[in-house]
Amino acid sequence: MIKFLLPSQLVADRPDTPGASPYAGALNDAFRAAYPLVKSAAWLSLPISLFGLLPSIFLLQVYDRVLSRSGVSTLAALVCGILFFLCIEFWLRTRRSRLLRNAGATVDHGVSSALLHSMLGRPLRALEARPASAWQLFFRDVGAVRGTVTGGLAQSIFDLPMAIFALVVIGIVALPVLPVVAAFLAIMSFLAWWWADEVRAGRVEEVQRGRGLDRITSEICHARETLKAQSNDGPTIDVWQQTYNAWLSESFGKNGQIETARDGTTVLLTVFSVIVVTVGAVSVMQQWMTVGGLVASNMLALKALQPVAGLVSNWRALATAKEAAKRLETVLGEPVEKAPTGMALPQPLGRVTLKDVSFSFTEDAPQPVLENVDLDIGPGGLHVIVGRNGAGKSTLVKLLSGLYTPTHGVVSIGEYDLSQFGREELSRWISYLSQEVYWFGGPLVDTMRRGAPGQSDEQIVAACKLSGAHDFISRLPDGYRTVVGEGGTGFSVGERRKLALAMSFLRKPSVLVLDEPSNDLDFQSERNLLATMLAVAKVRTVVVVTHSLRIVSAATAVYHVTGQGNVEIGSAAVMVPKLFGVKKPLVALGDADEGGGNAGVSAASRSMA
Ligand SMILES: Nc1ncnc2c1ncn2[C@@H]1O[C@H](COP(=O)(O)OP(=O)(O)OP(=O)(O)O)[C@@H](O)[C@H]1O
Repeated sequence: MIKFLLPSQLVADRPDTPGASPYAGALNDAFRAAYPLVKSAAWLSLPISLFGLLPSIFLLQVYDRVLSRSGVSTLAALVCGILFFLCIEFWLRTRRSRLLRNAGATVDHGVSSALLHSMLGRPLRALEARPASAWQLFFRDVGAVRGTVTGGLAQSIFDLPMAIFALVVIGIVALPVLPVVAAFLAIMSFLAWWWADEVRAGRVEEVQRGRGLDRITSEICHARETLKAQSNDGPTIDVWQQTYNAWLSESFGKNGQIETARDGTTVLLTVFSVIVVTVGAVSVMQQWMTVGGLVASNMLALKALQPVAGLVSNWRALATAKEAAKRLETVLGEPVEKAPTGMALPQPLGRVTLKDVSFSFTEDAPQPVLENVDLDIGPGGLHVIVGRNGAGKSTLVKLLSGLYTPTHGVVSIGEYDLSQFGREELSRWISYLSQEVYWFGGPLVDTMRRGAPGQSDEQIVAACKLSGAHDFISRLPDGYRTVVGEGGTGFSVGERRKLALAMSFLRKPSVLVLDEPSNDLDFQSERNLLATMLAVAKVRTVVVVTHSLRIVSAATAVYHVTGQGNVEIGSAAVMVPKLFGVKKPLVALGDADEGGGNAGVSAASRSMA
């Protein structure tokens, strides 16, 4: 029965489709893992339903045997008996609730974990296509699906056998009332089914509006500081208000229907009770049944109807869960990146080549961001990528980091085509530091270790010295154990960038790709960073996107992304005058200790070797 009512994505076995996402069947897998628990809970429901009949039988005995014969000792025995069975019923109910809770946790754990892996395992382009708030809502959907196994709906379904047992007992003790109860049961079942359809109609619209509201609320929360600083929250509040009003009117109408259904059920139950008592009273007067039979049948009739009434009030939760399951099935079925090859290949030297590479964000883009680009970068050296805003620099470095897949052509590291590797393997060889850095909250050193597991304290300190982070960390009262706030609050933007740089150094990749690393750095820090990059470039390939004349001047090679799809290549001596309008580069090539303020860079850079 529960399988019939639950979302089909949970209960229906999925055929293994070759090439499908490994997480496509996560809902069904999670439910299958939880099913033995659900089944045990269903079995427990049989004795619970039987025990549920005892109070009515107790009443029947009290009216027919105790009151008519003043049987005090019978009453005492009945009370003891009923208390004993109620204790057992209580124990069975707590056991059933625990089983259902565990089943819910199993479903939740299985689906949430698959969702997280699926989110982090998909290509960067796919991640960029969906906002963070949409992902948060998917995680909330998991809760709605879990609710079908643990919530009131499951309880109502499990209590359905009680309806049958109650009908049987009514047939025995109050036969004249049985047709009335059976008729009402049929009416209530029909109403439950009919309301289910009513509830479902228009739900999609309401849910979509609700999700739209959640999304805009989440964005406003993220942008709260910007809105405050710019003091332009008026128009934003207007947009939020409009979205809110649209959702409210939709939800108001839907809630109205649901409340009518619920109120109608309550009134119907009362009407039903009145009819049962009336029919019962007539039957007692005609001596077709006893007074005890009348009282007991009244109670039993409500027991028979309660699970069906419970289903009516839980349709909304079921409709929500079914839509949530549908959304989760779609998102979990979306493709993820390749699994690791599992081959322990020797670390390549750090030569990256692009062969006839083209890339467009969309199929119908008027012009590709990059078109038929050939590049040969490294091994070793400081390779600087320049170009105007929006020319395609970040796109280029994402391609050569394996984060984007070329629309056409091949990107390789050493002799290996990047497309054969999973992200986890590639990130050991090519470390990419993006323009915007997010720093996780918690003790500083723990976050660093999580990003580069197995690193010793000495290695962490060496990486921080290399990035320039050691200076400000060692001045903090708690040093490397300082607890950082969410997103890195407590540190300046420049300090966060230095921390992120340290993480990149810690991974000891063959190729270090840094997207505008000198953004937010002060003059001296930029000089120190340049010295560090030049030192690291002696043992690794360093690729840097920058607008800094100082860094471009020190480059082994300069790659100018023109914005017309092609890339011009030249030495700093040639490219600096051409691109920056100055006569010659600022510093001599290979001047690793330029600025002189970064003592220990050479020593620390050896730790990268
Ligand atoms: N996720 C995306 N979807 C669609 N178009 C994008 C996306 N990211 C970037 N673009 C577009 O691709 C082009 C290149 O963007 P890219 O980020 O590579 O530029 P950039 O040279 O790094 O610019 P900047 O110096 O401002 O960082 C731009 O026109 C940009 O609008």
